[in-house]
This record gives sequence, structure tokens and C-alpha cells, in this order.
Amino acid sequence: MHNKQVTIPGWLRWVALVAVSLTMFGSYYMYDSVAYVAKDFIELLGFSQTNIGQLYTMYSIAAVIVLFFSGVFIDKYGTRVSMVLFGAICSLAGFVTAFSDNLTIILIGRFILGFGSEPLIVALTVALAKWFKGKELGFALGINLLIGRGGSYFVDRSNTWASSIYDQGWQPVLYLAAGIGLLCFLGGVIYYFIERWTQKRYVLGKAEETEKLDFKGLFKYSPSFWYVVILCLTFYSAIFPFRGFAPTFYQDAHGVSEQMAGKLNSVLIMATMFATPVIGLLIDKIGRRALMMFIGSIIILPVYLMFAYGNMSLYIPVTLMGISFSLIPAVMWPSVAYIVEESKLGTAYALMTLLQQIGVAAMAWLIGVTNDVSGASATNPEGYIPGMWIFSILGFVGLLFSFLLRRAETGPKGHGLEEPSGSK
Ligand SMILES: C[C@H](NC(=O)[C@@H](N)CCCCN)C(=O)O
Repeated sequence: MHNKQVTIPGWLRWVALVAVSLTMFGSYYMYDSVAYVAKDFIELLGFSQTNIGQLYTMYSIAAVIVLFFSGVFIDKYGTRVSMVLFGAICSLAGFVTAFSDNLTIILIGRFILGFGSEPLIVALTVALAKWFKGKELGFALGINLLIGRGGSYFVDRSNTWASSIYDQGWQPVLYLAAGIGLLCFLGGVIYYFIERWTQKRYVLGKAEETEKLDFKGLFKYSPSFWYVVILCLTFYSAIFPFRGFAPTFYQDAHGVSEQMAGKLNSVLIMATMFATPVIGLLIDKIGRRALMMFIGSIIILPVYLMFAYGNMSLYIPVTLMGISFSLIPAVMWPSVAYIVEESKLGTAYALMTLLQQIGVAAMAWLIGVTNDVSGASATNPEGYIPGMWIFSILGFVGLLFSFLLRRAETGPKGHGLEEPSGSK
């Protein structure tokens, strides 16, 4: 077909967004699903807390490895092939994780998930850039994250809406996750046909950059970029591993039921699902990005010590964490586009995600070991306190770097982080 139309109908772009977001939903659901069988793993299969941490560490190690070449792969084979391939790897991971009670097999399942999920997220970001660049890209990415976090919310509430499956033990719960994880493949296949159909009829934009790594330019980034990257590392290392241990921690240390533990985790996610896009819109209007990251870092600082020592309702620290988990990601990821020139943006995001995953891998393992060494359990809830201190120290380092960022950005060499959108 020779005469391709230039303007893609709006509805088609939103249909593509839904297909892409289905994969994100499935991937986030599977990532968080193991947190809800962790207690069974410990009590029925004899796994240690270190092993629970390793479930997340394996995901992150695979992510670090695959991020080195996924950008080049996506460039070469295109987004639609990449979405199907990485979506299929994610879906496979769910079944590998579920089918055996052998720790090594379960860890291999988590490795496969990381190997599929993180390049899938890169591929879908590139795909959305093709459809929405020059239109509503920020909003589309916000909706995509909202739907992805919907997957986290859905799994947090699964011991309520799928209580009959939970009654049958850990394996049906993981098969349920694997079933929902099929959305990764399904969404990828739907997206494949949408993109192919569209490319025959319309001029579909080409995303300029994929997230591939080019170490040559590494040392040319400004100090502000590194402050953001360190904040990203410390922040997510204090959030993702905590969420992994949280259901067991809430039950062991605070005596809440399994359902209540899921509800507490879900409140955190629900808050972020709606606050993140709203904060994104607000920040576009008022700027003050470095200030917002600094405020987000202050808010999260006391949270883990409240969990460790406080007698207040658990909703208080959970809500504070929810505010921080909305504020920092909503501001941090778009801020990179102000600091780094467009031609290096792909590398910058890949590098940031890679270091984030190294932090998450190390911290998930460290917290598990710490919990084991200090004998954390329902009969020894104090054993969780050292882990909470480690999270707090991370929070303090994050606060320090958000302060340095704010100082740099209010000085003469600022990159416009504190200005509204469009005034850069
Ligand atoms: C945007 C950010 N996502 C990530 O950091 C992903 N690299 C890892 C997602 C892991 C599964 N929840 C976020 O979710 O805030």
C-alpha cells in the first residue's frame, strides 16, 4: 500500500496503549505474587528468609544481564517482535516458578521473569514513544504505570478475591499468577497485530532512542544525573525488597491476618496508582522537581522506624510510604530528560534501571540474610528490627543525595528542574 495516512486515529493509539499495558499488568502481578506465598515457603517448604530475598535478587540479576543487550535487540528486531518474545519469556517464567517445590527451579523461574520483564518494559516504553511522541506521551506513560501497578494491587488483594485458591496452598496461588502472567504473551501478540496493521496503513512514528548501554559516554553526565541515579537506587532498594517481605513482616511482627497484610500492601499501591499521574501533571505546571524529590525523601525517612518501634496504626507509615512512592517516581523518571540531552536519554535510562536493579538485588539478599541472622519470626518479632534499620539508612543516603540535587539545581548550573514544563 503506497499512500499511507500520516495521522493515526486517536482511538487506535489508545487501543495500542491498552494492549501494551496488559503486558505490564501481567508482569507486575507475577513480580509481586511470591510475597504472598513467602510464609508458606518458610513454614511448609523450610525456605529461609535469605531464600525469600533471593527470589527478588534472581529477578534483578537477570535484569542487569539482559539490559546490556536488550536495547540493541529491540533496535534490530523492532518493538512488535520484542514484545511477543519478551512477553512469552515472562509467561513461561510464571509456570516454571509454579510447577515445582524445588528452590533451584523456583529461583530459575524468577530469573526467567527478570530476563523477560525488564526488556519487555523497555520495549513497551519504546513502542509507546512511537505512538505518542509529540502527543500525550507523558500521560500515556502515566496510564501505563497506573495499569502496571494495578497488577500489583490485584495481587495484594488476591488473598481476598481468590481466598478459595489460597485455601488450597501455595502452588495453586502461583499457578493463578502464571495464568494472569499469560497476559504478557497475549498483550504482546495483540500488540504485534495492531502495529503490523497500522504500519500498512499509517506512518507510525519511530522512537529515536532505545535503552541500550554505551559506556563511552558514561562519565560525561553531570553530577545532577548521578544524584538522581543514586536516589533511584536507594529509593527502589528500600521499596521493592520491603514490599517482598512486607506480608510476612506484618503478620509476624504486628500480628495481623494474611488478608490484612495484603490490604496494607494494596493501600500503598492504590495511593500511588492515582497520585502518580496527578503529581506528574502538577509538576509540569509548577516545576520544583528537585524540591519534590527532597520532600519525598524526608517523608519516607521515619517510616521503617515507625514499623519497627511505633505503636500507632500501621496505616500511618503505610500512607507516608505511599505518598513518597507516588511523589518520587512521578518526578524522578521525567527529570532525567531535563538533565541529559535527548541523544543520550536511552543510555541514561538504561543505566539508571541497571543500577536500580543492582541495588534491589543486593538489598533483597541483604535483608533476607539479616532477618535470618537475627532470627526474625513470629516468635521473635524483634529480629526484624535490624532490617528496618538498614532500610532507614538507605532512606538517609537517599535524603542526602536529594539534598545535593536540590542544591545543584538551585545553583547557576541547574538544568531547569525547578521550572515548569516548557520553560527549559
Ligand atoms: C517505573 C518503575 N518501574 C521499575 O522500576 C521497573 N524497572 C521495575 C518494576 C518491577 C515490578 N514492579 C515503578 O514501578 O515505579
